[in-house]
Order: sequence, then C-alpha cells, then structure tokens
Amino acid sequence: MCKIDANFPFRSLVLSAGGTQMNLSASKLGKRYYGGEWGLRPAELHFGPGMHGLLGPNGAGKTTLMRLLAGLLRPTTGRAELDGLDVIHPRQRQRIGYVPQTFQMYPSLTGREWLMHRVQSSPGKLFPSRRQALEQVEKILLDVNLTSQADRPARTYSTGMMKRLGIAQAMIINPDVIIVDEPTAGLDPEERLRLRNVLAEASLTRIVLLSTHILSDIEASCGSVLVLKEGTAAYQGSLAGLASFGEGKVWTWEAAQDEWRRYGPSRLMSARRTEEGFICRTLAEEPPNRYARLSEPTLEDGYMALIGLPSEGGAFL
Ligand SMILES: Nc1ncnc2c1ncn2[C@@H]1O[C@H](COP(=O)(O)OP(=O)(O)OP(=O)(O)O)[C@@H](O)[C@H]1O
Repeated sequence: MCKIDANFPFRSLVLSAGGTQMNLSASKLGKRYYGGEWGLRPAELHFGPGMHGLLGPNGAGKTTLMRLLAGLLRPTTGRAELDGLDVIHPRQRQRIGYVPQTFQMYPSLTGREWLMHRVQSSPGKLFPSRRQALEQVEKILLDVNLTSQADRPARTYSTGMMKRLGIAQAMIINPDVIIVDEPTAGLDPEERLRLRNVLAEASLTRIVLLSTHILSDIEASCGSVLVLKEGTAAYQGSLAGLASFGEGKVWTWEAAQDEWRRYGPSRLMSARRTEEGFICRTLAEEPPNRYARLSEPTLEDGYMALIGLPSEGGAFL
C-alpha cells in the first residue's frame, strides 16, 4: 500500500496550453512482463507541475513506470492520463518528452543539426515556418547551455554535453511533461549542477519527473518524491515526509577505532574518522549501545528505513 504524505498533492497554479491545471495521473497502472513478472504493480499516482523525484533500488520498476507514463509501454492494468486523456493517445505524443539514460542519434550530426532534425521529424507541424523552427532550436541550445558547442559533431561531446543534448531533444517540442532517467549519473559536480538547473528551470512551467539514485539531486531540486520498492509504489509525498520514516531510529555515537565494524556495513549509515576514533550513525529500532543518542533523520535515513535491505530479509529495522 502506497503511503501518501498528508500534505500531498501540492497546490499549484501552473496551467497547460489548454488552460487547465496540468495533471499527470495513474489509476491502477501496472505492467506485467512476459514470464509473469510484475515490472510495476497496479499503482495510484499523481503529479502536478514542478519537479518530482523518483527513487528506488535497482529493479524496483522505475524505468517501467517512466515508460508507461510516457506512453511508450502499454500497461497490463489501468491507465495513465495527462489532463484526463490517455498518454497512449497520439495527441499526447507532443506533450510528453522522455529522456532515456542513453539516447540513440546520428553521431556525425552536430547538436544543432540533430535538434533541427528532431523538429522536422516530429509529428504534426509544430513550427509553421523554417525560421520559427530555427528560432526554437537556438532557444533550446541556449536553455541547455550548448550554443557554443552546437556546430561540433555530437560524437565529440562529453558525457555531460550528451546528457544536455538529450534533454534538449525532449524540450524541443515544448512538452508539458519531461521524464528523465538518471540524467546526472556519471557527471562531475559542475556538470551535475548545470543539468539540475536546466531541469529546475524547465519545471517552472512543466511537470518534470526525475529518476535518480543520487539523493542530493532530489534534495536540491525536487518538491516531492515517489519511492518504488519491488514494483510497488511505497511512498509518494514531500521530502520531509520521506525523511520522517527514519524518526526515532537514527543513532549517533562515538566509537573507538575498529569497534564500529561489528555493526556491519548494512546497518551503518556512516562512520566518520576523528582524532579519537569514529563518529558513527546507525539505523536501528533500539540504541546500538548505551552511549548512542537519537539524531535527526536525513532523506537518506528515511529512504533506507522505508526500503530496507534485501540482505536482511527486506526489513531494515
Ligand atoms: N522487457 C522485460 N521483460 C521482462 N522483465 C522485465 C523487462 N524489463 C524489466 N523487467 C523486470 O521488471 C522489473 C523492473 O525493471 P525496471 O527496469 O523497471 O527497474 P528499474 O527500477 O528501472 O531498475 P534500474 O535502477 O536497475 O534501472 C525488474 O525485475 C526487471 O527484471
């Protein structure tokens, strides 16, 4: 059963082109793959305008959910709707941009040529004249900070530039929804920040769904978070709500040299070396020893408390 934060969904005034408040929702949305395995068990979800984080361990169903919401995968049960119309409907194709972890393109094309190709090959006549299409390409290049690299063949781009080009190709059709799969994986801190800001800017007028394993990216840019666990929506709501799963369970204590090792790597949230020994944080229902003091849970603590660890029977506590 998905735990929903009482403060969720958040109120927002952002309107879509049709004049209605944007709303991406899932009702009993589920996917069962050939062989019988559920990629996503039937879920009730809601996303309004703004940036939403998507978290979950490997194999939890994040890609399955993103592809279902983008209308790229047919559900086995239920449906996903954007403003009341099924995301599978051809009219929704231009309203939802999906950025996979790695996207396929012609590497000999320059960034500018690729974006122009995307505009010209998108369904419907998005931009009535070539001049308008070119203007849109220049605007998006500027938005993702690729203008100065736009005439280089994309095969010469760094990982970060390729990720930004991937977001640009999703944004070029002016979608109301952008769904991005691990955009910041493998990027250096400066490039991560740049990409996060591009998405934060985009989320001012859109619904942005950001899947990542990097919790600090979610803390820095998302107003809400959805956690998937073993194909099930385990939590949807505020970041504070997720952190609160760790309340009363995070213990801090000082340990002499190697003493902390007996708590095992899976229960230890951190062990920071000091001159005297280590300052340790553990997640546990009971204090690990008589010196331990309760601490404020972070987002990571709350996430770990909710998710648990398979090696410990799925329950962390
Ligand atoms: N085409 C497929 N056929 C059969 N099973 C699949 C298929 N795609 C995914 N699955 C299974 O569905 C489950 C969810 O996979 P999914 O790729 O959605 O997880 P994920 O959270 O995106 O994982 P990761 O973080 O590793 O990318 C997994 O158990 C996976 O093995």
